[in-house]
Amino acid sequence: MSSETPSSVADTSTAGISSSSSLSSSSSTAGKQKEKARVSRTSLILWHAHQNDAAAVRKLLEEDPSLVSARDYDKRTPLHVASLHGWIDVTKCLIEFGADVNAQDRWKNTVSSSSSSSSFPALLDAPLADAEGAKKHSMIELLKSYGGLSYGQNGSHFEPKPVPPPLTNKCDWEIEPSELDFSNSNIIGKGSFGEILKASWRGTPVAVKRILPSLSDDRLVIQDFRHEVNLLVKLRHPNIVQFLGAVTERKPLMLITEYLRGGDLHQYLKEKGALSPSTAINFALDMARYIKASILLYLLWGKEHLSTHLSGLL
Ligand SMILES: Nc1ncnc2c1ncn2[C@@H]1O[C@H](COP(=O)(O)OP(=O)(O)OP(=O)(O)O)[C@@H](O)[C@H]1O
Repeated sequence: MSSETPSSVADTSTAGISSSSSLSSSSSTAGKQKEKARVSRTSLILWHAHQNDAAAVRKLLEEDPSLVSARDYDKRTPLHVASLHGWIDVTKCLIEFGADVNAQDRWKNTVSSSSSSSSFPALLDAPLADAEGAKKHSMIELLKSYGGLSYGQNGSHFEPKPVPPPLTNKCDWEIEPSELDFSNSNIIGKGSFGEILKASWRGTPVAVKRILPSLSDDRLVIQDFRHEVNLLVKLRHPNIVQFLGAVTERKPLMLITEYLRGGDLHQYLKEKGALSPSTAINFALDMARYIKASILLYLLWGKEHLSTHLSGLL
């Protein structure tokens, strides 16, 4: 999540006011406004949880206790967010309001396993876990004291334990095209077979790689697209752009990932010029972690994953 206020949060006050005052609106308009307000409040509590703002989280929960079970597009709850960062006060507040310490996100991570910030908690040395080692440990203890289950129920956060790839069922990641909102979209990049657009999915900004209609029937393009989806569906790592889903059953074919506000490294270098040594080292470390993840993928799932995966970087 970025350190900027999410765009949907900026809508909150407007959505809140209009949904309560527009008595004369048609029921469908009122329904849409209600839905918008709900999405905004979900964003807001996730945002405050991310920002370690326990007071703001408490205020929201006092107004609407059901927000304790709010979910983002990855079905992550405020408690997932708070525990990932090690925010003890926010976590205690959420638990006080009845948060489920064993809630599973879309990737089947419980709150306690996500404290390790990866679905390969013990195999990958997650950067966040590195940076927040002490805090993570306190968080795990806290969640365990409230009945939080360790990864895989019988494993530990610290024991190497291979896990199967997440989201192997197509129904978990096939996206219904009508859920994608292109009303305020803009083109943010171009690839060999399509364009990349910023759009919105379930109230959140996403990047959509859309295969050009002229290439939609090209057998090799389709094969390449499916190959990319099959690979991305198996990846989850803090240093890899997060795959969210794909449209593979209708045309245009689309691949949806999290939207990166900072763009790619090439764009960054073009805008900012030479990097300071410390920034360069941090970027290099992130890439090294990504390569380490790739090697582990190779050990887990075979050669073709390593070659395709690394080709994106080299
Ligand atoms: N998730 C994202 N968030 C923000 N910008 C993105 C994202 N994905 C891609 N872009 C933008 O779109 C540009 C092209 O993206 P990318 O290189 O991934 O396309 P591609 O289709 O994979 O290209 P190719 O198939 O030719 O390798 C990037 O340089 C970046 O500026």
